[in-house]
Amino acid sequence: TPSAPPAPTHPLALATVTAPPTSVDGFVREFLRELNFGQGVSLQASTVNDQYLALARTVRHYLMARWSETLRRQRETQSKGVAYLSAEYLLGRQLGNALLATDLTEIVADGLSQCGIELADLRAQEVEPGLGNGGLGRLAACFIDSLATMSVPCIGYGIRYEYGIFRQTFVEGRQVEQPDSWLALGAPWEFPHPENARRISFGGSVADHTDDDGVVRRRWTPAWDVNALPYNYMVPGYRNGRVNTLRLWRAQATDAFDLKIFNSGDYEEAVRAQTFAENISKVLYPEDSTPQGKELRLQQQYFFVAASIGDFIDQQLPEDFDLAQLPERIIFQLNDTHPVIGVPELMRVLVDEKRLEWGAAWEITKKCFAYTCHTLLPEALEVWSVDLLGRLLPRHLEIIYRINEEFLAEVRERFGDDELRIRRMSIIAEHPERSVRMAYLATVAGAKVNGVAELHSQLLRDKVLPDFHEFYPGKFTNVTNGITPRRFVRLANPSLSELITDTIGVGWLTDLERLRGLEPFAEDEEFRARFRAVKAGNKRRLDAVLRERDGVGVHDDHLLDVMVKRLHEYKRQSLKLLHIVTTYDKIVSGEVDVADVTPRTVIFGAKAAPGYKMAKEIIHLINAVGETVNNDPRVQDRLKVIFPPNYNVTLAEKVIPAADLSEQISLAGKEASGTGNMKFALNGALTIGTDDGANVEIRQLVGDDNFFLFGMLEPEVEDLQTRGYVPSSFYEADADLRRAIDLIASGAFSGGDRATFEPVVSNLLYEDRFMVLADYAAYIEAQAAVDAAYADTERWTRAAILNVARSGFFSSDRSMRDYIDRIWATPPSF
Ligand SMILES: [N-]=[N+]=N[C@]1([C@H](N)O)O[C@H](CO)[C@@H](O)[C@H](O)[C@H]1O
Repeated sequence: TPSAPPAPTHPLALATVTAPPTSVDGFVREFLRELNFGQGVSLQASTVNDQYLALARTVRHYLMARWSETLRRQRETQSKGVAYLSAEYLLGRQLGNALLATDLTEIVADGLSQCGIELADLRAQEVEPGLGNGGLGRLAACFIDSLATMSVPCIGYGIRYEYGIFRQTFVEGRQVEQPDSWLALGAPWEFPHPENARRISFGGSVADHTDDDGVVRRRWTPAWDVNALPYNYMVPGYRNGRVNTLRLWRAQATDAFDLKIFNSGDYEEAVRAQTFAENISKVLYPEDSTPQGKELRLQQQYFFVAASIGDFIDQQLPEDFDLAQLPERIIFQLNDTHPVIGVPELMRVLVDEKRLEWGAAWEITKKCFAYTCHTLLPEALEVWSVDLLGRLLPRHLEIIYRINEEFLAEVRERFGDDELRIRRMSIIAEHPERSVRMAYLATVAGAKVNGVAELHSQLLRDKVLPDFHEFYPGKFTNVTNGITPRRFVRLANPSLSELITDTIGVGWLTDLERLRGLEPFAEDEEFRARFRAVKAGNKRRLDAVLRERDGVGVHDDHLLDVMVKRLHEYKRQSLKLLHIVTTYDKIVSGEVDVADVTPRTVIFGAKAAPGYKMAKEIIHLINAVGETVNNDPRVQDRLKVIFPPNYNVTLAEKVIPAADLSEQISLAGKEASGTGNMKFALNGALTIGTDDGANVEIRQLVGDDNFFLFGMLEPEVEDLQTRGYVPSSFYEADADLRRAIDLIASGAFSGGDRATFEPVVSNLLYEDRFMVLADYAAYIEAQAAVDAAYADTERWTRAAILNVARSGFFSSDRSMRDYIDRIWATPPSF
C-alpha cells in the first residue's frame, strides 16, 4: 500500500487546537463571529435558533482543544479502552451539560445578556436527541459521561437515527404518535465525516474460495450494500480537560442515484436504492423490553456493529497492529442483545479478511466481548430465525453454527450425552422455529456476563441462564446501574446542589459517596428548613414549566406523587391507578371526609410502544380517570392527576427534583434494575416500592425507615405463580378493590360507557400477568403509611435528606469503577 502523504502542517497550527479566551469578552467575540460567519446573520437580524446554533458551535470551540488533546494522547499512549456498543443513547439536551463541563455557564450567561439574549431561552431552543426508548438508552448516556469524567478511554458506537423516539401527543386521552424530526432545526453538536464512510454488505451467498495464498477459505459474495457515514459527537468529561467520542452511524446508498433509470423517466426507481438504504438508520424501533423481530431491525443491528468493529480495527489501531493483542487494546461492551451480531462479525473479519486461524480468532474474540443483560422478561431476549439470518447474513450464520458446534462439544465433554441439556443450552433453538438465541451467543462468546442489579444478576444465574452459570461459574457477575450526578443532580437541581456544596463543600459531583457528609444535617432543623425550601422551589419551577408546556399546574402544598417510566404492564401503572380510584371512590362516597385526605397530585409520564395495545388502553384510562377526578368538585382539588405528554429526559429534569414520592412498584422479579428510582432518591424523594431490581439496594442503603416497602417478594411471586394465580379471587376477597374495579367497569370514567375500559378490567380480573390485584391491599396500606409520614413534616424531611445522603452509591461513576474492576480492566489513562 502506497505510504500515506505527509500530514499537512503550518507554524500557526499549534500541535493541538487552543480554546478561545475564557472571559466574557472572549466569549462574546467568539459567539458573534459564529453568528456572523457561521450562521451568516447579524446579531440584530438573528433568530433564537440562529443564536442557539451559534452558541452551540461557540461552546464546541472551547471543547475542541480538549477533544483533540484527548485523541492525541490516546494515539500516543495506546492504552486499553472501551468500545460501548449500544443501539440506543438517550442523550438529553447537550448545551447545559457542555457549559457545566467547561464551567462556562456564568461567562456565557453574562456575555449573552450583554447582547440582550437570555441563556435560558437558547437552552430551551435545543431539541433533545431521543435516540433511545428508556432506561437502557439513558444508561448508555450516563455511562459514557462517567467514563469521560473518569478519564477512561471510550468510544461510544451507535446509530444516528433520523427520527428518534416518537413525540407523544394525547387526542381525547389516547396516545397519538408524531415523528420526532430532531434534526429539523439543525444539529450543531455533530461532526460528520463522510470521508470515513464504511461499506456494509448484506445478503448474497458464501462459497469456498482459494485465496492468493493458496488457502481455501469461505468467501462471502454479498448481494447489496450500503455506506455507513460516521457522525462524531463530543462526550465532555466534567472539568477534567477530557472529551471522549460518541460515533453514530448514518446509512446512505452506495450509489445514491441511478441516472440511467432517471433519464428513462422512472424517477421513483432511480432513487429506490437510496431510500431503501437510508431506511436502515431512518427510525428508532420504539419498543422497550419487547423487541420486534423485524428484518430492518436486524439490518440496523448489523449495520452499526459492522461499521463500528471495522472502524475500530482500521481507524483506531496502528497499521501494523498485531491482532492477537486486540484484547489488550479494547473491550467491546454489548449493551443488551442488540449488538451481539458483532461476535460473528469480528470472527468474520479475523478469519476471512485478516486470515487468522479459526482457533486463534476465537481466542481473541472471546476476550474482546462482554455482555450486559438488561431484562428478565423472556420475550425481551432476542432470537433471530435462521431463515432470516441465513438470508441477510449467510456467512455470519455459518460462523454461529460453528461456534455452537464447538460449544456443545465442550458441553458434551463436561456433561456427557445429556440431550435435554444440550437442547437447553444450544445457541440454536429448534422450537418453535429454528432460531439463534442471541443471549446464549453473547454468553458463550462474552468474557463476562452481568446483570444490572444484585437481585437481577442473582435471577440471571438462578433462573434465566442457570445452565450457563453452572457451565461458566466465573463468567457471571453483577454491576448495579447508576446515573450521572452531573445531569440529574447538578444540572436538574441547581438549588439542591448549592445547598449540598454550601454544606459539605465541592468534590461530591465526582465523588458522590461524599454525600454521606449530609447525614448529620438530617438532625439539623435549620438545614431541614432549607432542604424543604429547595423542594418547594422545585415544585414552583415545575408548576411554571407545566403551565407553559401543557396548560396544567401543580400545587406546591400537594404531596407530589410521581410515576414516570415507559408504560409496561410489569411496571404496574394500573396499580397506581387503582390507588387513585380507591381514594376518589372513598371521597365521593363520603367514606372519608375530603378534608382528611392528604392533598396529593399524581404525575404520570409514560410512552407506550405504538403496537402495545394494552399499554395504550391503560394510558387512555389514566387520562380518563384524571379528567373525572380533576373536575369533580367533591374532591375539592385535594387529589389531582396530571399526565404531561411526551415524557423525555428534558421533562424528567424538571419533574424529578420536584417529587416527594417515587413510584417503583413493579412486580418483584420483573424490573431488572430501574434507574429512575436512583434519580428520585438522589433528589430527595422517598420511594414506595417492591423489593425488585435496584429498589432492594436503595432500601438497604437508605434504611427501611426511609423507604415504603410493600408487596410480595420474588420467591413469593414465583410460589403464587406455581400454585396458580386467580386474580378474581383477590377481587372477591377485597371490598375496596372490588369497588375500585367496579367503578372503572361501570363507565364512571367513560361517560357511562362500560365498553370503553372493559379490556383493561377483563385483563385485570382474568389475566393480570403481573399480579396487580395480589399486591393491591399491601400497596394501599403502604400509601396510608405515606400519608401518615407526610403529615409529620420534620420526619419526612429527615427521611428525604437521608435518601440523598445515602444514595451516593448510585452514581454511574461507581458503576464504571465496578465494570473496570470486574470486567474491563481499563483503568483511567490520563
Ligand atoms: N431494555 N431494557 N431494559 C431496561 C429498560 N427497560 O430499558 O434497562 C434498564 C437499564 O439497565 C433497567 O434499569 C430496566 O430495569 C430494564 O427494564
